[in-house]
Amino acid sequence: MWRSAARRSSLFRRLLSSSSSAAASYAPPAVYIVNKRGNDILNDPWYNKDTAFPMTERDRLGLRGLLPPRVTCFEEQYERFINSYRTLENNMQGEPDSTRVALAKWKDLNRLHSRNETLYYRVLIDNIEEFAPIVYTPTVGLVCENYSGLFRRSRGMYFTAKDKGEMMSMIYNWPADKVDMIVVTDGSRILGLGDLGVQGVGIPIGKLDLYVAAAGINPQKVLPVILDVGTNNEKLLEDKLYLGLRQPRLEGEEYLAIIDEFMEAVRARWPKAVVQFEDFQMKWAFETLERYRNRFCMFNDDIQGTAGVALAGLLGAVRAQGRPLHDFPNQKIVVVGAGSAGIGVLNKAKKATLKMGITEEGHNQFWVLDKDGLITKVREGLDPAVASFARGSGPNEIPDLHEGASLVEVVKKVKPHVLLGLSGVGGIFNEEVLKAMKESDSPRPAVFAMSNPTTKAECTPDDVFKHVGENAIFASGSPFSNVSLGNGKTGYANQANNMYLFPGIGLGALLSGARNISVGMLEAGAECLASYITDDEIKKGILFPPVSRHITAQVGAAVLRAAIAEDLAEGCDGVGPKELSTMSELETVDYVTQKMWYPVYHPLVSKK
Ligand SMILES: NC(=O)C1=CN([C@@H]2O[C@H](COP(=O)(O)OP(=O)(O)OC[C@H]3O[C@@H](n4cnc5c(N)ncnc54)[C@H](O)[C@@H]3O)[C@@H](O)[C@H]2O)C=CC1
Ligand SMILES: CC(=O)C(=O)O
Ligand SMILES: [Mg+2]
Repeated sequence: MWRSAARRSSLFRRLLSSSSSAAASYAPPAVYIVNKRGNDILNDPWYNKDTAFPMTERDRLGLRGLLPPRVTCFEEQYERFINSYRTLENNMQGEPDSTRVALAKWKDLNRLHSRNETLYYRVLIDNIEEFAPIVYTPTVGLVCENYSGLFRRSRGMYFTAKDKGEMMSMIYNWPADKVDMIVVTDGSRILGLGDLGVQGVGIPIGKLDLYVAAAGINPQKVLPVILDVGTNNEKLLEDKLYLGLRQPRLEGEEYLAIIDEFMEAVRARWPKAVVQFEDFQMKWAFETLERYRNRFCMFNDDIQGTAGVALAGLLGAVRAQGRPLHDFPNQKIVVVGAGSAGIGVLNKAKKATLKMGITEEGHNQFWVLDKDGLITKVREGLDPAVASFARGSGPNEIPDLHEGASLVEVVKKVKPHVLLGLSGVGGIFNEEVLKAMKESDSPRPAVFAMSNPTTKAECTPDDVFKHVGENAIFASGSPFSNVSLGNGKTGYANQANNMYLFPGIGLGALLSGARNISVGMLEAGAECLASYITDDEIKKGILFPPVSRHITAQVGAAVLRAAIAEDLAEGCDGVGPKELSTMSELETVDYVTQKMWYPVYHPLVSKK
């Protein structure tokens, strides 16, 4: 119960500052009861311990003779994996095709995932900075692009347009009794790679790997889902290896009927599961969010998670200039990309401005471009979500900034403090654009190249520090290395990715047992992230922390507390809203940390 955890809060504080915090705080069940024996256990990645089964267990579980005789410990297995991984790396040194290297690494990790989940997740948790770029962006993009060829073993669930009317029973085919976290996509906008149909399933798998590693969600209780409603990607439809439905995407009511049925099936079997919508094309991203946000415990990561991370970065850019946060409404921000992510960010940033006392009519700090250039009020057929950011005419406007003005024109004339890309167009912040950013009105011009994967990043940190100057601030959606500026100085390549928020949003929502995920809960998470970095770090140009269980616990606790404050919490695992509401801030962080799953081998007892 949480009370004992709360009493140990000073211990937790100490543990939280060490890297093995979650290991020490997670209270594991004494044994796992298995309904299997022999090879069935070795073939089940959840129970498999490979050569670490002790002799007593080998006897009990019918494993004697099925494994090499020497029993090895977990640490030895861990070392064996890391050594073989390093050998793979060494063998591939000098390989000119970086795609081959990335896929070889992913395959190595994926094989471990399929064989022994305990070892896999420990390796992932301990080396999250090194392995996140493989299980997540950028390599996950490559995996999705090549998924049909790479397919070996199914992971997650596939609901298709052909399953209409069947989903309510299909959902019971999933073997786990309880599911806490679901990440679902329809594959229609996978990173910046477009419509990848059923191959998009790699994204829910990658996101849920981060849920396990960074939020301590039990991997037995996660479910990656792809809703295959067809694809409009001609290349895939013609690819004989393609594993999805060979039909154009469903549209309109037919499409929504599939999503509705899936959501109702989830509710029927796991009413308390949190559902994260991921990589839906813009029209369905906004529509499904509005359709379900008040009825289910769900959120859209691209719209809402990204917005919180970007706002934290934008506020960091204000602090980096030595200016107070209430100066934010005076920051000129050029956003390139008016899709689900770009509009999500703009809405959030505008809301922050309004909170600082600026009126709806008075906000004047955003210039938004899409594929047709600067968006102004003369543009016809504007999506209402975009319309409120369209530039008009009048005394507040910069003369000559016409409808459809090019990016370089806009940057030259606006001299923005921040240039933020969510366009999915690699290299669009070219030399000319970045040189124009050098004339920014900010002493610390900020460039956020947030599109994924790496090939779609709007620019690189090398280009930014070269063309904008050493004072620039840089962040990207996919990871880049820091840049050496000479004289011992470093240009920091921050990663501005929703991965800092979504694990904490999901965890906080889950542990609060929230009926739905409110704006207040999302704001609490984002504010927590924004205040996480110290002034000293910000001055150096560091905007975000490394992804870790520590930051997730803080964000999760903030989200949980907001759910309590808004009376949305119904509690979880026997800890009710009343009990949750009596926890102090620190106790909530302790509680969240204590609830995180951590990979260790448990004794197995066979019921068979
Ligand atoms: N760093 C992060 O955490 C996140 C990054 N993203 C990335 O953001 C990108 C966009 O995602 P969504 O908004 O969902 O896509 P989307 O397809 O909804 O929107 C793309 C937008 O970019 C615009 N665009 C296309 N070409 C352009 C050009 N040449 N110049 C200016 N604008 C152009 C389009 O008109 C559209 O408004 C993707 O690459 C995705 O990976 C998305 C979510 C989170
Ligand atoms: C990071 C992410 O969610 C995206 O690029 O879509
Ligand atoms: Mg996404």
